[in-house]
Amino acid sequence: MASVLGEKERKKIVFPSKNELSEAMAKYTANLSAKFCKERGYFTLVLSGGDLISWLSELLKPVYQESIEWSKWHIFWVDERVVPLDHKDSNYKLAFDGFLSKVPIPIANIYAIDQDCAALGDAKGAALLYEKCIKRLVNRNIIRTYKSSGFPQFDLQLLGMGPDGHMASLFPGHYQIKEKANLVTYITDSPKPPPKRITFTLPVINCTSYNLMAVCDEAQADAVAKVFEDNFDLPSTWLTADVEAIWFLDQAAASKIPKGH
Ligand SMILES: O=C(O)C(O)[C@@H](O)[C@H](O)[C@H](O)COP(=O)(O)O
Repeated sequence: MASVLGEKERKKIVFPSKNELSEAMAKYTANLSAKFCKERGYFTLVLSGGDLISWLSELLKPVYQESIEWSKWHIFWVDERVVPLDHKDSNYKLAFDGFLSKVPIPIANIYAIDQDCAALGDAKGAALLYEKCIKRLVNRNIIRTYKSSGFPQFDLQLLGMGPDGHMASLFPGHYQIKEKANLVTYITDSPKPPPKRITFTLPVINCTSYNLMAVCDEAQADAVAKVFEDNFDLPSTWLTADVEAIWFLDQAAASKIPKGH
């Protein structure tokens, strides 16, 4: 695929089913955890909401439970819905109930959005405080910085895409995709409910060392095809990474990618 992404070409692997995809996602995550824990004593992992949290349950298998250095993991969210943390729409709750509560990651290493802003539905305040939290962890060298830019650089980010091509809470036709100065921004009229959300900005998303976009099902097939045709109207088309941006697709999601892409 020759594209304007140049060297930062997107890669893809198509799996026969969700099962194979989640097994591969677990392996990919465990390998990077081993690499970064060895190199720097920390593994910074960024989660999104949606289906991928259920695919992460593969990591609950004994082989990973026993080998992963969970105490070195630090967990962040690429986007979060601004609802109380115990609300059914909370990405924190989704990940905590389905995955985080079942592995020995220290609770202090799990960085949810500010509880008070979440309870009050204060999206602007939540974005400001999440940005402060990220900067604090950069100062403590838990999060690395990207080359000379000073932008935070996470080790691995796990993303999903909606049928409209959104990633994180960067939606087509909304200005947040163009934000370059802030690390974290907010939206109060998200087309996908709930309306109030915070999200990392594109520069932060793309500074990540490894970005894994996991997409399953036919509902996303048109959007996946547009991404691989380099249609930059879709926020997900902009996804790159410092080292590797890789798309994990099941056959249904990949079914409309034109031949040769
Ligand atoms: O909180 C959210 O809504 C998201 O983080 C969002 O960007 C999600 O990852 C995609 O919409 C894919 O969601 P599904 O996996 O449920 O299709």
